[in-house]
Amino acid sequence: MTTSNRILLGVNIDHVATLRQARGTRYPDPVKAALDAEEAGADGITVHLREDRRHIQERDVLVLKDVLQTRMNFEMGVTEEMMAFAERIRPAHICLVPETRQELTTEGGLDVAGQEARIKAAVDRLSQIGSEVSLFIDADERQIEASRRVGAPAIELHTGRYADATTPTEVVDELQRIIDGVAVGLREGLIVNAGHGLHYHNVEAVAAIKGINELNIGHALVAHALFVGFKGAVAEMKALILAAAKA
Ligand SMILES: CC(=O)[C@@H](O)[C@H](O)COP(=O)(O)O
Ligand SMILES: NCC(=O)COP(=O)(O)O
Repeated sequence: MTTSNRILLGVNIDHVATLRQARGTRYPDPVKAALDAEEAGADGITVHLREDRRHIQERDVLVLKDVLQTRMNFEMGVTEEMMAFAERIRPAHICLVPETRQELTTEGGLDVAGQEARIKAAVDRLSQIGSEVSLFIDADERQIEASRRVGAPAIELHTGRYADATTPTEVVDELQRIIDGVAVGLREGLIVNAGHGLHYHNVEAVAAIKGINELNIGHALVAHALFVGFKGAVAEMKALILAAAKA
């Protein structure tokens, strides 16, 4: 079981691309954001190539693959199109996520328990290209145990419900759900990451959970970068999570 207080920051640059796609321009370039994030202390860069291409494009992933100094965490839906693309680019990390076209953002985690054979086939296939596969799931014991059974070495616990909690009781309950999920993940021998909706005002309690390997954060960083610049936004977040993890 890992209980070290070392914690990594994966910077998700999807929403730099959202701004670009809003006008169909060449700017702002998520590749530039990724390089700035690395200079500011990001331990990895996360991109989600959605089926509807609402933000990140194939071009972004291909360029990033060549220029990143750290490592890419490639988020993808479990579709044949994405499987083939992942086999082409062979990212260091792949995170399988649920995806629907109508959603505003990723709602809930992947139902691994409900489709073990399908997810196992995807994990097996992507492991063969040398990628470390993680599954983006709710902090639910049933889903975590299923993730171990399908052979994924890692999970990413969806922190959206915690981030969206509005009452103090709800915040405490959702945080406890994540704490319990981390414990179950470690018990099952998995690498445990977390992310979605994390922000400067809510990240410390999650970063303080012993045993979390990495936090993936995007939307809040891009929003804050408008006012302090991308490097500043990443550096501020990195300092917050390192301090919380050490406390
Ligand atoms: C899987 C996940 O939590 C992130 O990739 C998130 O999906 C960011 O992108 P969207 O806002 O498009 O959902
Ligand atoms: N997997 C979560 C992620 O990459 C970032 O999500 P968000 O911070 O943009 O909500």
